[in-house]
Amino acid sequence: MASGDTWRADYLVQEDYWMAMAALTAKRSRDPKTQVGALIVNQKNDIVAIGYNQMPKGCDDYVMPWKREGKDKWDTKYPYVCSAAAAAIMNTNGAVLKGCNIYVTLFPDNESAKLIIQAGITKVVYLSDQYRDMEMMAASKKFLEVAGIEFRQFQPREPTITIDLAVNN
Ligand SMILES: O=c1[nH]c(=O)n([C@H]2C[C@H](O)[C@@H](COP(=O)(O)O)O2)cc1CO
Repeated sequence: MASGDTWRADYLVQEDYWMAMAALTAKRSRDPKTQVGALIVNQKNDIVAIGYNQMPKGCDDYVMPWKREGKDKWDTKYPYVCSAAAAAIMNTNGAVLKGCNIYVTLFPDNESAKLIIQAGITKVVYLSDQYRDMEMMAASKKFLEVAGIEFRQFQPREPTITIDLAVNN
């Protein structure tokens, strides 16, 4: 076979593509510290939802606090921000999430894990686990285990492809 007739080997494999899409989506976030992206695929490998950490729709991001610390917790971003997983789960255009997989650039916290479980998502693939030492992450892992949800850290295909998955964390 002439070399031009064969398919190229260095194409972006499916899982690398999904995580790269999640990482790209993270770049939409206005969070000054940590941008997170999430992408949900169904059992047919169709992308059904994407999301990034953002203030709830219709709330003016510019007037909401994006601070990590303030005079009290209500003066920070934490009570208001929607996690990337939450944004994706609420952004399905009616797709059914039961049996879907979610690709997230940061391991989901306990609040995100609740939604993942309730949505019927069955697998979580995450890129970074940078907050692994926080109690809420232990709670989240426990939750996912009890609910029988598979979770694992993303491994890009080696060695042919390197994708710039750097997120601004
Ligand atoms: O699972 C998550 N998903 C998610 O979208 N986030 C968002 C909420 C905040 O906007 C940001 C975390 O901010 P910080 O790194 O400054 O604590 O990431 C945070 C977590 C916690 O892991």
